[in-house]
Amino acid sequence: MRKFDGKELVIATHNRGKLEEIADLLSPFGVTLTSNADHGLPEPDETETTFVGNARIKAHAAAKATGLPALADDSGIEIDGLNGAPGVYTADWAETPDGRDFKMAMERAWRELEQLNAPYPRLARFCCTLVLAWPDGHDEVFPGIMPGEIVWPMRGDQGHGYDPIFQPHGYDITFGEMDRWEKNKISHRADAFKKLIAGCFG
Ligand SMILES: O=c1nc[nH]c2c1ncn2[C@H]1C[C@H](O)[C@@H](COP(=O)(O)OP(=O)(O)OP(=O)(O)O)O1
Ligand SMILES: [Mg+2]
Repeated sequence: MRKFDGKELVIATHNRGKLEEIADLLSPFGVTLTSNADHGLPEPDETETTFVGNARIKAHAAAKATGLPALADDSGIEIDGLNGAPGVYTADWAETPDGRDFKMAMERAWRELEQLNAPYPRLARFCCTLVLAWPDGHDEVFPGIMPGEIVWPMRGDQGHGYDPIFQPHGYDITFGEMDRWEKNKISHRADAFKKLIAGCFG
């Protein structure tokens, strides 16, 4: 396992919600974080069919373009009653000609569960795969998950993305109702970061 021993780490994301969570999760390590936007990098096409494949595309593109180590997060929600959809297409479900509409995406998820008369609890899991890549092409991969269920109606205005319909296992509030510190203790992203930190920041 290769350690991160630089001063600056590029967070290869265009998602502000993720970026804020990642900044909190890495705050104890005194690393200077920059993002794709700071380096003027475009959003690469996510053409793979797995979280790890897409995380690799994003991390290696940023590491190569900047000459710095880069960390990418590819994530999504797998809903059992929808055979694991939207999965790697979680962001795509929110795409509109005018940008992303997560309310529309959450309504679609619930509507499809209703149409299939899916049994309760409507189990799902958030998945996050982190890839830390270096400019020489080396990388390290760290997966994380948080199981829970899809609930309706949407609850909470914190967090981002699908947080208002995801109630993590063992809780009676959604990620959308949770404060950022609590979410960052238990989320799929937190799970992956624990492994990244143990492996590369230890
Ligand atoms: O904690 C989360 N809470 C709510 N929703 C979440 C979360 N984590 C991922 N998600 C959903 C929304 C996101 O749009 C999609 C990931 O898609 P994904 O391609 O990995 O991210 P993205 O396109 O938003 O940003 P980028 O690729 O630039 O990192 O899954
Ligand atoms: Mg993306």
